[in-house]
Formats: sequence, C-alpha cells, structure tokens
Amino acid sequence: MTRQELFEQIQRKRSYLCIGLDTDIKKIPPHLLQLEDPIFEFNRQIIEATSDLCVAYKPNIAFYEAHGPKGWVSLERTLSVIPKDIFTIADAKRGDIGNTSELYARAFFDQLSFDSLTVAPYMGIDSVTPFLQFPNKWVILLALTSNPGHDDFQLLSVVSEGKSYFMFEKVIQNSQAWGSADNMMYVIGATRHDYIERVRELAPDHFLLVPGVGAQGGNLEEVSRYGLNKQGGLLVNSARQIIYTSQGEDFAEKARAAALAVQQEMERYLNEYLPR
Ligand SMILES: O=c1ccn([C@@H]2O[C@H](COP(=O)(O)O)[C@@H](O)[C@H]2O)c(=O)[nH]1
Repeated sequence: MTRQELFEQIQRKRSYLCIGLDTDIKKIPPHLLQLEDPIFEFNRQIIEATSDLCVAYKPNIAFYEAHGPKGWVSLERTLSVIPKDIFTIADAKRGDIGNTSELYARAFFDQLSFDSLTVAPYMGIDSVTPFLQFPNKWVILLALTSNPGHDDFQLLSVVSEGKSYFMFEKVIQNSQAWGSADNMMYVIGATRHDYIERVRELAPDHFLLVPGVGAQGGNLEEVSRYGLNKQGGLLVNSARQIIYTSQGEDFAEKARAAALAVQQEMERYLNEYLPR
C-alpha cells in the first residue's frame, strides 16, 4: 500500500486507528474455546465488527508464535479476512545480520503478505536495508517506545558533531538515508507524547505508528495535536482497550463500540488539524 492510499483511507474513514490483534487465548470469551480455532474466530468477528472504523490492523506476532504451528495457521487465516484496502502490520520487532533479515522479510512480506513489519534499529543499516528492498512494503523502525524501560537506552545522550542528541533522535535522523517517507515509519510511544513535536521536526513527512493509548494510558489528544501532518501521518494503535471490552457473546459488538468512540475522537482532531 502506498502513502497516498493510506492517506486516502484516513480521509475516507476519518480515522487513523490501528487495532491491535493481540489475541490472548486466556482473555477471549469462554464460549469460543470449544471451537477448532478460537483465536481466528475471535479475530474474524472483531475484524467484521470494526473494519469500517480503522485503517490498519496490527497482530502482535508473539500472540501467535506462542502456539507453534497452530498459531501461524490462525495468523494466516486472520490475514485472509482483513479487507484488502486495510494496512497490515506484523509487530514482530525483527532485525539481524543482512542475510537473516532478508529471510525475515521473506517470511512476513512474501509468505504472509503483510504490508509492513516492525524492525529494531539496534544492529544498524545492514540489518534494516534488506527489509527495504521489497516493493510496496514498509519498515516500521522502533525509535521511542512506550514501555517504561525506553529510557534505559533511547534517551541516552549521544554527541555528534559537537551537539548532543538523544539516541532515539539519532535513530530517526540517520535512518532517513536508508529509506524514505514512502517505505519507512517510526514507532513513537503515546506515553511519550511530550517528544512528538520534536519527532515532527526531525521527520515531518513520515508516518508514525503510535502504540500506548488505552491500556497504557497515552494521551490521544496530545499525540494528534503534535503528530498529525498534511497526509495524516499517524497510525494510533490500541489493542486491549478495544478487543477485550466484553467476555460475553456480545464481545464484537462491544469492541465496535470502543473502536467507534476512538474513531469519533479522531474525527474531531482531523476536523481541527486536517480539515478536508
Ligand atoms: O513501543 C511500543 C511498541 C509496540 N507496542 C505494542 O503495541 C501493542 C500495545 O497494546 P495495548 O494493549 O494497546 O497496550 C502491543 O502489541 C505492544 O507489544 C507497544 O505497546 N509499545
């Protein structure tokens, strides 16, 4: 999917919501557990109930890998029911020496047909560029993450040409030469919305994948105020707060209501910061 197509979808749906499919067998409604593939059935109903309200789905791969081969089947089946115009993100946080990265890319882009993959930048340019060789596919590079431990490394000071930067700022600055705003995005945690204005100075055109609203307490209003750009530029992810609102037979309906509340809030910000 191109940046323009993503933008058109944001405008059409008045939403930049990405729904996290972090489907935990211990948290899904008990009535699904008797089915042959409860994880797929849960996802199928969530997708059917919410696909007009979001522009992306992000399965976190750990929730599937944990079940071995059965989990990969649930993941493949889930991808097959996501409407084709919706952006898909494999949240797998990969990255290794070049030849290994290339195989990770083939697994997620060729075998599974995801549009994008989250990648850790720690191993540098040769660990990231193999993912960028795939036409129409995206790398989403971890920059400033939402978890409490982000300050262990990402906020360390790095001195470059006599100036001091945070490590995450150098990730954003240096990596821009590896790809472009048409095939790279950055992960910026909603819990650090206080840095989004700075991120926008460094990367005005890139899309940002912003996890951490909802269950992690990030502030959607602040993220939107500083993060929206002229092409939308934001995919704000929420998983637990949307997909686990009910343990009953009405779980998909309740998930829709939760997604609708977020979409309506996003519509207000789009009207304010990016009027049609
Ligand atoms: O910095 C990061 C990077 C990734 N994540 C992932 O996003 C979702 C968040 O789920 P919620 O239930 O909405 O909190 C999850 O898959 C994380 O692994 C993140 O939270 N922060």
